[in-house]
Amino acid sequence: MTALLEAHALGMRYGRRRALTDCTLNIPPGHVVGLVGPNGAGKSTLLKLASGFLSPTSGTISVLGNTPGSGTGQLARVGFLAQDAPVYPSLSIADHLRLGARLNPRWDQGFAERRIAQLQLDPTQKAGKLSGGQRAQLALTVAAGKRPEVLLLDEPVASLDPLARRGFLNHLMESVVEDGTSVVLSSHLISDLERVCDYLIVLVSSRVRLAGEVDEITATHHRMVCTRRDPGALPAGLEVVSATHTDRQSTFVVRSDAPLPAGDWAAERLSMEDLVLTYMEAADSAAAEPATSATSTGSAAGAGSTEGAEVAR
Ligand SMILES: Nc1ncnc2c1ncn2[C@@H]1O[C@H](COP(=O)(O)OP(=O)(O)OP(=O)(O)O)[C@@H](O)[C@H]1O
Repeated sequence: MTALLEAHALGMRYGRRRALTDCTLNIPPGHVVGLVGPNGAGKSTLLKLASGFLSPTSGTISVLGNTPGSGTGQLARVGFLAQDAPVYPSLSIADHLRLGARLNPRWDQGFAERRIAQLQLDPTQKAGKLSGGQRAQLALTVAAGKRPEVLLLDEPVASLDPLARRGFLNHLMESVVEDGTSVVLSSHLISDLERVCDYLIVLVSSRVRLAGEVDEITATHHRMVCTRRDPGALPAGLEVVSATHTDRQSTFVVRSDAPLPAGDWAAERLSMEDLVLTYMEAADSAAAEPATSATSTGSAAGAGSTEGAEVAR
């Protein structure tokens, strides 16, 4: 089965600045992939590499088995919506749809017109006179009207009001179900991603910290609360992602492929938001104090420790 997106040791530098480092991914097709991470983590860079807007400075990337941007066939299969929702200010909405029809072999004019009508936008209005959210809706309509096999969306809902956001995500899910479209979307709104994504990538400081199917990720991560102890005192086979301590109590987020063994701790699953924040904080602490000694079995997040909070390698 051809992967939706495959990357091997993918790297991207802008001059001396690293935007992506040693990124290896293999995402099966048919997924809705949530791409999360703090500002500057490398999310837009990954999406631009996947769409062919940028070429990597090291490593390889393929989308649906082909090099991104390699020929008109590949361009037609991949729809990309950049973060700033680019539109042509002097062209009308109808002009944008005409342009979409000219440039895209699988263009769906009926879909695009219906969507513009649903949004109650006037087709004769110039794009430069639209609000930020309306511009984003127009850019989304053009990207989706291509009827691509993969939609790459860089923070598509950031400028939409809550109702429009819900409408957009519902529409996205419909095209996933009806047309089998795969989607990769970046967002800082984890609750939105939680509703629609079945695959998650957490990027922090240019590196992939966590990637996998949401069901598998949520089944294998646990928060354990117990009397104060070192991570090294936990059962073997648990990968400690983060550890925080009070005088009497320790709280660990651990990853374990096997069911958690019974013991003198309380354990619970984490929400997607808790998981993402744990990996982001862990990577942050590791970056802040890279030289401190590691304390336990392993972590995708790196090594380091802060007072009251540790991250294990
Ligand atoms: N054109 C560019 N020239 C130089 N550096 C760049 C350029 N584009 C991005 N960067 C740098 O690359 C890194 C990754 O940026 P990127 O835009 O991919 O992050 P992001 O995760 O999408 O951030 P945000 O959530 O703020 O949109 C950042 O350090 C950024 O400053």
